[in-house]
Parts: sequence; C-alpha cells; structure tokens
Amino acid sequence: MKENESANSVVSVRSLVKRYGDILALDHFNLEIGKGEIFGLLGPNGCGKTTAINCMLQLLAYDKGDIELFGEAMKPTRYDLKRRIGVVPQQVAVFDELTVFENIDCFCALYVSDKTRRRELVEEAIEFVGLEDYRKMRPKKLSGGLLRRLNIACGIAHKPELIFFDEPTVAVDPQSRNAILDGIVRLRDEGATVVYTSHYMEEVEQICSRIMIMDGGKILALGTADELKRGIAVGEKIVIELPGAVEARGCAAAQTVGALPHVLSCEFANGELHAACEASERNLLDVLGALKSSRVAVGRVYSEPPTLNDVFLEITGRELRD
Ligand SMILES: Nc1ncnc2c1ncn2[C@@H]1O[C@H](COP(=O)(O)OP(=O)(O)OP(=O)(O)O)[C@@H](O)[C@H]1O
Repeated sequence: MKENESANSVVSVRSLVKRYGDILALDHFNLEIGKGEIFGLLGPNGCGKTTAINCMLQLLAYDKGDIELFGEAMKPTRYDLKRRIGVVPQQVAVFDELTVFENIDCFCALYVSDKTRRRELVEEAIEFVGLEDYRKMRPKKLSGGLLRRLNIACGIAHKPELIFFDEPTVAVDPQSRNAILDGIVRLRDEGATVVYTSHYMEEVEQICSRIMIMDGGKILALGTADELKRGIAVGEKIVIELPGAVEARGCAAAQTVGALPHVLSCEFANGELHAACEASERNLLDVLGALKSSRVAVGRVYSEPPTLNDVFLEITGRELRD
C-alpha cells in the first residue's frame, strides 16, 4: 500500500516553513500531488504561492520541512530530479538578444546535449505553443501573449514530467490565455503532472483536477471545485433587478427576502437584490413569492451556483480578487 502510494506521488511537501525576516510566508505548508494531476494553487497576491514553488525547486532555502519529488528527497544538488522538472516562471525570463528558436534551444540545452535531438524537441515546442511564424524573431518584437507562449516553450521543450506554471496568464489577451490553458491540458494528457498557480478562480476551475486555496502561507481548503463549493453554506446566489425601486423600498424588500428560511443574507444595492441562499430547489419560487407580496416590480432574474470566490469569502471574509 505504502509502495503504491509513493509510486504515484510526484510532489510531497510536509510542514514547510519559510520566513523572510518577520514575514511568515509559509506556515507549516503541506502538499501531496499524484501523477497526472493538474493541481491548482489558488490564492490572492502574496499568499505564498511563488515561495512554495521556489522552495520545492530548491531555489529558496527554507526554515523547516521536508520536500520529496518523484518519491525522493529534493536537494539543491539533485540535478537528476531537476531535469525531470519544467518551470514556467511568473515573470517572462528570456534572452532579448536571442531569437525565439535560439531561446528555446538555450533552455533545452540545460538538459539535452545531443544537438539533433534538441532540434527536434525545440521544433516540437515551437509547434506546441504555435510560434511557427516567429522562429527567427527576437522577444522585443513579440506581443505580451506571444512572449508568454515563448516563456512556456522554454520551460517545456525538454519534456519534463512535472511542470510548474506560476501565474502564466497574467496580462495575457483572452485568445492567448485560452491557448495556454488548452496547452496545459494537452501536456497533462501526454502524461505530465502540472502545478498551476493563479489568483484567477475561473482558470483554476476550468483545468484543475484538485484545488488548494491558500492565504497567509496557510492552507484554507483542499478538494475538487465541487467539493470546495459543497463545503460552504451558500448553495445558490439569486440576483433580481428591481426597476424603479427607491432605496427604502428596495431595502424593505431585502429584509423580507432575508427572513425566508433558506436565505442566508440579502442586500439591496444599485437597483438589484442579492440573495445568498442555502441549496434548495424552492429558493427562486420563495424569493419571487416574497417580492410579490412586497408589491415591488421585478425585472431580470438571475440564479447562479457559488463560485470559488464565495468559498474564499466564506472562509476569510474577504474577496479573492484584489
Ligand atoms: N524576497 C522577499 N523578501 C521579503 N518578503 C518576501 C519576498 N518574497 C516574498 N515575500 C513576501 O512573502 C509573502 C508571500 O509572497 P509570494 O510571492 O510567495 O506570494 P504569491 O502568492 O506568489 O503572490 P504573487 O502572486 O503576488 O507573486 C508575501 O507577503 C510577500 O510580500
């Protein structure tokens, strides 16, 4: 049993503590990731995501804790383990004086010395990120989205088994963003294990098999997106436009709705009623019934399931977005 478990374990972090002077960036942080997962680390800016990755990569010394990658203790000199890892850093890190091809070749050469094999790998990486038309261009000529794709190609050309993506879609246009997310799923389908950090909950939800929500260097919640959402009290959010309702009338309607049995909270703001409800099939009927008896005119009605932001909000009292 134990052997099987370790055979499947790609990342195992136990009780990791990292301080920067007085700042406790990681507070007994634990992480277990199995082969073939796209694992999402979700949290607001400064929650410790990059620090956790850099400790795992042994780019940062840490105060306490154990890190195993591929079932083996990770140390700064474990180059055999490092060559099985790919990193796509948060900041684009490429050489301005080299072309797209030369940049990817340069990073790939850190792991692959055979030139013929490397040429194949670089071409595959170029095709993978869709930079075929830009082979000979230098980074300065590339748009932000294309630069990000180059950054990814540099991190994955040597076909790593474990890939860390640290907020790869920050300041990226929607088209490039979708191409990046599709690419990450393809890498997983080809056998890679992926650690994906972001503060964009939609992205994490779209591609990650499991998600860890963290804040202040601590784990707040862990599970699939559905498990995380089922773990909170809010099961449905209802928004109803109340056209023409003056403040006093809107607030009175919110009070009436807020008193319904399954409604956890209800507010009136900007001409809209926002009700957070427990999961119940009767929510919408009950809320509309209460509004009818309050004699307010009802406009458009929306009902939506909770988001990962609601999970974060319920645990911390703050919004995930900054
Ligand atoms: N070199 C450093 N010196 C001092 N404090 C640091 C340093 N690097 C990070 N920190 C602090 O440690 C905490 C965790 O930062 P970290 O960069 O790991 O967070 P993050 O979740 O990756 O955020 P972001 O998405 O903004 O990079 C923050 O409070 C940050 O200010």
